[in-house]
Amino acid sequence: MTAAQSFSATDPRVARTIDGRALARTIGVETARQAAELHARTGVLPTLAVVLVGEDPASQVYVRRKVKETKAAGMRSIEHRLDASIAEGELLALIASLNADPAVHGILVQLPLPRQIDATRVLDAIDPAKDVDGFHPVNVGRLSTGIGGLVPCTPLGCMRLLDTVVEDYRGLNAVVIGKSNIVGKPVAMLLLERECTVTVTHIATKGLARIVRTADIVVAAAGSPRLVRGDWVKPGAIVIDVGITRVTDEDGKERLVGDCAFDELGHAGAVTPVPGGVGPMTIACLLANTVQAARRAAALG
Ligand SMILES: Nc1nc2c(c(=O)[nH]1)N[C@@H](CN(C=O)c1ccc(C(=O)N[C@@H](CCC(=O)O)C(=O)O)cc1)CN2
Repeated sequence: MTAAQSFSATDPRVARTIDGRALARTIGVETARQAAELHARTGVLPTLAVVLVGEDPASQVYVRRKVKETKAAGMRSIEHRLDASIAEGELLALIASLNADPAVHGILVQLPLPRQIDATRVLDAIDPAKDVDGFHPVNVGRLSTGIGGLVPCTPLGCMRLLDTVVEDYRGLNAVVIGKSNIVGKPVAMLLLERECTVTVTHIATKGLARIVRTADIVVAAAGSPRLVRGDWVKPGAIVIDVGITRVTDEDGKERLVGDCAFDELGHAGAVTPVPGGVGPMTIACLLANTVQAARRAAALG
């Protein structure tokens, strides 16, 4: 899609589904190739340390997948599972030891953290060069000034998905729903870097439907199931659905629902499904970031 393309209210196109699982597999193959190449050339084996505090069921699933996919890419995985009651100081001491270990290239602290721990203090303690989540203020600053650094995985995944359908971002109207530090703000920065005209909306935004209707690109990251309805989306617009909410049907069955009413978006240009859209890209981009961090470490000797 280009800025010059026009959209008609009677556009008969059926929305194209952007397959996040397939793209994540492709990125995984490329990451594994880069990891093997780095190892063969320098002896550096990209290594990711994952820290899980407590027993949140969803976090356990995500961490298991991170460990499995790290190993599947031929990289080294280190796992630290800590009790939910751990003191913040103990977690900070673990981070300090991982920061000091030259064999560790990426550090990821799975979120959310238990209440007694100040997540900001913990994320700020990670060496920015090993911050494969891209949450450290140094990496946030680099992203907002466009000077590189490690970019948060879900926003990076959104951009990789968009890249499969958007040719020229310049001048496109992008509306980001949600202003979180993890998705909304960084994805807005990445879209701005591509010279989109970006609007970030949030809980206090007035006239959300009207604003979304102006969008060529919609990134929905509000965590509100089926918030974005079909008549909010202009024909031909590209919709990236970041929301993943687990709901229970009337028949007692659990399923995942996105922030967009997927079944009402037949007139969109392309849509990411939930599940199988942005979610799988998060882990693929995490491994890609780990190889990037390992390459930089190897280059620095
Ligand atoms: N330190 C971090 N913590 C968290 C992050 C993060 O990026 N860094 N993101 C989320 C959880 N997350 C990865 O950690 C994650 C979420 C969802 C998926 C995913 O593949 N979802 C599937 C559905 C999976 C299911 O059945 O539940 C999909 O959408 O297809 C991967 C990773 C919060 N914490």
